[in-house]
Amino acid sequence: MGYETFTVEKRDGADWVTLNRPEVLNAISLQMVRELNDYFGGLFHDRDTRVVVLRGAGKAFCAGLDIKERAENRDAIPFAGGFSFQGYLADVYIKMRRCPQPIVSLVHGAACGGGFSFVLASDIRIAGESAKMNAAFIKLGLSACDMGCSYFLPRLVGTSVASELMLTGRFIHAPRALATGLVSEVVPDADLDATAQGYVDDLLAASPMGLRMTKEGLNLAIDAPSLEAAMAIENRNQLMTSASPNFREGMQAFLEKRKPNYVVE
Ligand SMILES: C/C=C/C(=O)SCCNC(=O)CCNC(=O)[C@H](O)C(C)(C)COP(=O)(O)OP(=O)(O)OC[C@H]1O[C@@H](n2cnc3c(N)ncnc32)[C@H](O)[C@@H]1OP(=O)(O)O
Repeated sequence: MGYETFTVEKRDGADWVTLNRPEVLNAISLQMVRELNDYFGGLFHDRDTRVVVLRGAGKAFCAGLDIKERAENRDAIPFAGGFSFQGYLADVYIKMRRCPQPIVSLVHGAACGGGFSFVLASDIRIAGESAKMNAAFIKLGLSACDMGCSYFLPRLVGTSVASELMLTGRFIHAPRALATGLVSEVVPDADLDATAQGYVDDLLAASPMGLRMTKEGLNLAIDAPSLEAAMAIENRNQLMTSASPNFREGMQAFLEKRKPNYVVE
C-alpha cells in the first residue's frame, strides 16, 4: 500500500518513516491513522524490516490531532465497521509497542498530544535541540490520560514529572527531556539523522531474534506483576534465542575475534 500522509524509505533493513503533512506540522488526520495502522500492523510479519526510524518533515515532529479536521467533524469520526477514531488511533500506539522492530524516534520542533505519544511509544528517543513536547490534550479541554500518555510517561520520567506535565500541558524542552530521562540524547537538529544512523547500525548488528526477543521481553517485564513473572518471560525468550544458530555464530565469532555473520531467523 502506498501512503499519502508519510513516506517510508527502505535502507538496508531499516525503514525511515517520515510523517509528511508539514503544512499542518504533521497533524494526525483520519487518513494518517488508517495508514499508520496499516504500516505498523504490517511489521508484525515482516522479517526484512528490523528497525524503524520515525521522524517528521518540515519544522516539527507532529502537532497531534488534526484539530481543523476534527472540529469540522465534531461528533462523528467513524470508520467503516464501527471503529471509533479514539480506538483506532489507540491501536497505532499498541502496534508500535508490540511490533517486533525497535522504533527510534527523532524529535525536532513540537511533539504535541498524540504526537508526543508517538515519541513515548518508541523504544529509543533522540531529541534535536529545538525539540519541545507536551501533553497538549489538557489544553484542548480533553483528559491528558490519552493515547498511552498515562501509561508511558510515568514509566519514563516518574510520577512527579508526569503529573506536572499532564496536568499543566507545559512543554518539556530538550535539555529537561534529557535530564529527566525522557530522551537518550540531545543533538543539533542537523545531526539527528546521522545520530540515528549510529543507533540503527548497532541495532542491525544484533542477531535478529535476539533483538526481537529483547524488545518483547523488556516491554512484557515492565508490566510483569513480579520478579518471578519477569524472569519466566526472560527464560522463555532466552531458550528461544539460545536454540538459534545465531547464538552459536555469536560465540564462534567471539572466539575467532571477528564480527558475527547473523542470519535472519
Ligand atoms: C487523540 C489525540 C489528541 C491530541 O493530540 S490533542 C493535542 C492537539 N494538538 C495541539 O493542541 C497542538 C496545536 N498546535 C500548537 O499548539 C502549535 O501549532 C505548535 C505549538 C505545535 C506550533 O506553533 P507554531 O510554531 O507557532 O506553528 P503554528 O503557526 O501554530 O502552526 C503552523 C500551521 O500548522 C497548523 N497546525 C498546527 N497544529 C495543528 C493541529 N494540531 N491541527 C491542525 N493544524 C495545526 C496551524 O494552524 C498553522 O496553519 P496555518 O499556517 O494555516 O495557520
